Amino acid sequence: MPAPSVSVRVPAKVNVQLAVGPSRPDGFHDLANVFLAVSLYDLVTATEAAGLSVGVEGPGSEQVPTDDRNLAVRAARLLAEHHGRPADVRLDIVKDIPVAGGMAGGSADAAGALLACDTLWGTATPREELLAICAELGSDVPFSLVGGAALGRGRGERLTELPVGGEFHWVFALADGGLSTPAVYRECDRLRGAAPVAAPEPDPALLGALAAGDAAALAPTLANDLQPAALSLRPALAETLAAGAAAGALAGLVSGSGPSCAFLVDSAPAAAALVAALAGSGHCRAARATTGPAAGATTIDSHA
Ligand SMILES: C[C@](O)(CO)[C@H](O)COP(=O)(O)OP(=O)(O)OC[C@H]1O[C@@H](n2ccc(N)nc2=O)[C@H](O)[C@@H]1O
Ligand SMILES: Nc1ncnc2c1ncn2[C@@H]1O[C@H](COP(=O)(O)OP(=O)(O)OP(=O)(O)O)[C@@H](O)[C@H]1O
Repeated sequence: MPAPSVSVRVPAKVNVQLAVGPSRPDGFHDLANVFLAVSLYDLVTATEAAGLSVGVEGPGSEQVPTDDRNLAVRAARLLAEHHGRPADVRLDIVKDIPVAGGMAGGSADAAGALLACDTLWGTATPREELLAICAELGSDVPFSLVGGAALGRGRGERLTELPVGGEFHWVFALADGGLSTPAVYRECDRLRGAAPVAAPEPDPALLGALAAGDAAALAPTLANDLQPAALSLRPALAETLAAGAAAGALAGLVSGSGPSCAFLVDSAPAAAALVAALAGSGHCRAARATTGPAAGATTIDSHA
């Protein structure tokens, strides 16, 4: 008999709007963060074992730590502590979400590990408690669990679900090498200098376009306050954005802290055409077509 195991699929995200407020005393920034989950997934499998270990495979996996710095390992430990039980589990992560790509890959693995361990261990943690553990692990982790579309307030961890009136088509240009999220926030502060920074607020036109499922209306409202910082640290991203625009995207922006770039298009054929154009442009490592909203962390296989 194989050991009991549970597999969970977890989506990447794009920040359709990322409004960044001033730096807080705790080093974080208050946000109006409009998250959309997209159909690019990591797979996290939790298998019964003595002790805690992790294996990671897929593109960029050599950059992912396999010790206690791994967010999925930290998630399993926190859940075990929460229930006063040993963190006995083998975690296997298959990455498709780019590492340090601004698409919440590590956060996805943390949310996936929480759900997989909770099912494997039979701990049946109430949703609110799981979300609190997610928030302790990182600002993006609650959204990775929930998926769909949501407005994140505070540092992005306080979520309100958002209505979405249809499926949006997105193409991602994936970059070689990552960008450090804290470094991008620091660069944002540096570029802003001493100028006063407005309190971050969601854009009503953007929320309306999401609710209507209207890509043409959504396109001009896409906004990312971290984009100037990501471009400052990685100037070549301007060429990637220009290549997507020239190849017919409705709009494009840097995804979160970058360096992945996200392009909105109006149909699946348009997405396929843009993938082909970007892949041959020399301005990205790879291009991927996705749709959103995608479901949050979902158990796809359970032999617990
Ligand atoms: C850029 C985004 O991906 C947009 O969704 C997130 O804001 C980043 O979320 P994350 O990767 O889960 O970030 P965390 O692990 O919580 O924080 C990493 C670091 O990013 C910076 N950080 C993060 C979130 C936030 N609201 N303000 C910040 O300044 C801080 O320097 C923090 O120490
Ligand atoms: N399971 C994991 N998967 C990926 N990276 C991890 C993981 N655990 C820890 N890390 C570390 O976290 C860093 C950031 O990786 P991640 O893929 O989460 O970035 P990101 O997608 O840019 O994050 P975000 O969009 O939430 O800011 C990596 O450089 C890696 O060292």
